[in-house]
Amino acid sequence: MSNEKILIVGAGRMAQAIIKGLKKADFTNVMVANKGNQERLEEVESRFNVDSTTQWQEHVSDQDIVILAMPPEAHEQVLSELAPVMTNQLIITVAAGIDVSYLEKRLPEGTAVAWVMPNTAAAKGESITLFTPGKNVSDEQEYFIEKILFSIGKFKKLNEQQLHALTPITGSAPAFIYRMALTLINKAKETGVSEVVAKQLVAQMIRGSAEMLNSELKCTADLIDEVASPGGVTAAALSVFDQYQFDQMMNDVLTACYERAKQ
Ligand SMILES: NC(=O)C1=CN([C@@H]2O[C@H](COP(=O)(O)OP(=O)(O)OC[C@H]3O[C@@H](n4cnc5c(N)ncnc54)[C@H](OP(=O)(O)O)[C@@H]3O)[C@@H](O)[C@H]2O)C=CC1
Ligand SMILES: O=C(O)[C@@H]1CCC=N1
Repeated sequence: MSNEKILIVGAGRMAQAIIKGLKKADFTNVMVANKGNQERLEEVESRFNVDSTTQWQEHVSDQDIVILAMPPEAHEQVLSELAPVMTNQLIITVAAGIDVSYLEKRLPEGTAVAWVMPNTAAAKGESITLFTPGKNVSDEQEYFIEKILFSIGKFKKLNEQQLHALTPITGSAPAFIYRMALTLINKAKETGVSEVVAKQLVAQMIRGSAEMLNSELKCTADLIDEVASPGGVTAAALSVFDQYQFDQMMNDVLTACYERAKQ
C-alpha cells in the first residue's frame, strides 16, 4: 500500500490511464479534479474509487504530490492558481511541451517539479514513460516519481531536450501504430473474419513483433530482412513503402508532432 497523497488535476484520457495504474499499485490517497465536466468527474470517482473535488485549490496544502494532466494550454492559468496555495508539494506535469524550466519559472523558488511523458498504455501498466526531474527534486521525491511511474509501466530518466524530441516517439506514436492496425483490421475483416478475430490477429502480430524488436540478438534491419524472403511477397510490399516515400513521410509526421508541442 502507498500512502502518498496525490492530487490529479485533469480527469481525461491520460489522467484516467494514470489513475488506473495507481489504483492497481494500491495508491490509496488519490484525489482528482477537472475543469468543470461534472459528469466525467463523477464517473472517474466511482469507476476508480478515488476522491474528487471541484475546488482543487483548497486541497493542495494537504497533498504530497500534484500531477497536472490537463492540456498544455491550460498550464499558464492553473500554475498561477497553484503557486499561491502551494506548501512544498512535488509538482509533476504530463503535458507535451511543458518542461521543467517552464514549471520552475512559474512556481515559487525552490519548488520540486518534474516533467513526465507517458502514453495511454499506462492503463494496462505498459507505458514507456520518460521523465526529467527539476533541479530541486530530492532523492526521496525522485523515488516517489519512480514509484508512480513503475505503477504504469517502464520508465527512463532523460534530459529536457531528449523529452521534447522523444515525445512524438513514445507519447504520440501509439496512435501511429493504432492507425496502421485499423487499416490491417479493416482489411482482415474483408476476408470474412469477425471484428474480434481481426483485432486478435493484428494485436498478436504487433505483440510478437514487439517481442522480436526487444531481442538483443538482431538489429531492426535484420528483422525486416528476415521477413522479406528474396523476391517474395513482403519484398513486393516493401517496395510500395519506398514508392510512397515512407521514411520521408514518417520524418514529416514526427516533425509535425515536435513543432506542435513547441507552440
Ligand atoms: N492522451 C495521451 O496519449 C497523452 C497525453 N499527454 C498529455 O496529457 C494531457 C491531457 O491530455 P488528455 O488526457 O489526452 O486530454 P483530455 O482532453 O482527455 O483531458 C483533459 C482534462 O483536462 C481537464 N482540464 C482542462 N483544462 C483544465 C483546467 N483549466 N483546470 C483543470 N482541469 C482542466 C479537462 O477537464 P474536463 O473533464 O472538465 O473537460 C479534462 O479532464 C495533455 O497535456 C497531453 O499533452 C501526455 C502523454 C500522452
Ligand atoms: O496528442 C497529444 O497532444 C498528446 C501528447 C502526446 C500524446 N498525446
